[in-house]
Amino acid sequence: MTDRENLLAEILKKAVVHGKVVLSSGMEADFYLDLRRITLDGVAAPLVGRVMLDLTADLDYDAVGGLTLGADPVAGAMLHAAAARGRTLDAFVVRKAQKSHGMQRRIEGPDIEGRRVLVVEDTSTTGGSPLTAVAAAREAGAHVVAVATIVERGAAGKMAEEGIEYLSAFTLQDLGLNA
Ligand SMILES: O=P(O)(O)OC[C@H]1O[C@H](OP(=O)(O)OP(=O)(O)O)[C@H](O)[C@@H]1O
Ligand SMILES: O=C(O)c1cc(=O)[nH]c(=O)[nH]1
Repeated sequence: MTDRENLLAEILKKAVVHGKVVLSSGMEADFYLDLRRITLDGVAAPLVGRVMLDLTADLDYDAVGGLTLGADPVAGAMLHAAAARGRTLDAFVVRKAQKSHGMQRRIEGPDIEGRRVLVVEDTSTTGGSPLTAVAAAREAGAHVVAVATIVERGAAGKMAEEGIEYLSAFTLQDLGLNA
């Protein structure tokens, strides 16, 4: 089986939770994708790194990150998968609010000013989270080449509207779930 096939099997086995839930946007849904159970899983996380690198192989970027918390382990997995392939890829974390002490930074990690960066997510419903990260990265002087998410569950239209290239490893159809 390929990494992508193995990752899909892991998501189906470990992350799909049926039942009424309130989402980040306040919308209600009949299922939840708890992708932290994937991105922080010892078997699945290495697959996330490789699958997301493969997904974005045609893009030119040298740093990856997104809005904490969902994006953080995705970026970390990609950094390590890249290192295993002999490629240097930095990661960054966009805070939900600027830190008020210490270095008082909104974006943590190596400086992204003037660099080509990829914004990532674990799953995207409205796209509000990655768009917040895109805005913060641009404000920090980075060039955002695209947004990439593990599972797309509704944000594609918004990304197209914003003129942002948007890639996903899986759609709800791949998971056998209806939108
Ligand atoms: O496309 P959106 O409408 O933005 O929804 C998806 C977001 O929701 C979840 O995070 P959540 O907001 O629950 O925050 P957390 O990462 O801090 O747990 C998920 O990790 C995405 O970041
Ligand atoms: O939209 C969300 O908040 C959301 C949906 C989902 O399936 N998983 C998740 O972590 N967040």
